[in-house]
Amino acid sequence: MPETVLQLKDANIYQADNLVLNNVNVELQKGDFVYLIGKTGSGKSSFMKTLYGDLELTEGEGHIVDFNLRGLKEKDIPFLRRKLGIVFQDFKLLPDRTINGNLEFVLKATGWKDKAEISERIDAVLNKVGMGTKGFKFPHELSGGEQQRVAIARALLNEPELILADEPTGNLDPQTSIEVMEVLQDINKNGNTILMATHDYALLLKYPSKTFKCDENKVFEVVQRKS
Ligand SMILES: Nc1ncnc2c1ncn2[C@@H]1O[C@H](COP(=O)(O)OP(=O)(O)OP(=O)(O)O)[C@@H](O)[C@H]1O
Repeated sequence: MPETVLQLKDANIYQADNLVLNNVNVELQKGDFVYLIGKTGSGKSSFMKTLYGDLELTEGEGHIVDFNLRGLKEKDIPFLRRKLGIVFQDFKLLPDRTINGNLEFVLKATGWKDKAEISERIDAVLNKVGMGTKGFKFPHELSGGEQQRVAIARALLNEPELILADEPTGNLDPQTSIEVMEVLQDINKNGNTILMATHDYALLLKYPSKTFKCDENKVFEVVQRKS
């Protein structure tokens, strides 16, 4: 039976007093790979921020994993984020520690204590993104594509029910974007659910999947024509 991991119903998304997206109806099922596209300023980031509790949902309904976005309390946000894996355009790795150190930091912050289990989990996620031999490096010693793979590994640490990727290839050249996209496709094939905001239409053509578009304050599904 399909399992709903995200459902927005008649949701209105605001930035300050500005209505950015009006009457949003979107649903994602476990195992989906869904794109969110739209021009700069069309509201993709606002949409994503609402999903991880950075923007409050004040109108309409919103359920993500097993959290109700309406009335989400400040104290619930860390628990929501533990069920999500979030990947940003600018990687957001801590510059002062190695890749292993970055991943260990997240695990310890989310309650992991056993050294052997921590080390095993770090190896497992780095291997999933093809970075198994790079754990001793510092972020600045890696290319942009490698840093983004590490960021994806970090998102996988706590076996998230949904991965939110906001322009994950936005800082990468076309070839590296494809390499990172291959990693996202692989982890989706292994059962991870992914929502990816992007304005890279070349990726959509190469890896077609269900697509929602933000335009003129609306979000609607677009159907790609087969050429
Ligand atoms: N903190 C803020 N306060 C007020 N308005 C904001 C804020 N952040 C974004 N906006 C406005 O909300 C609208 C949507 O912005 P948003 O960042 O969601 O778009 P986007 O589609 O993600 O664009 P980009 O691709 O450039 O990141 C824009 O008009 C933007 O100016």
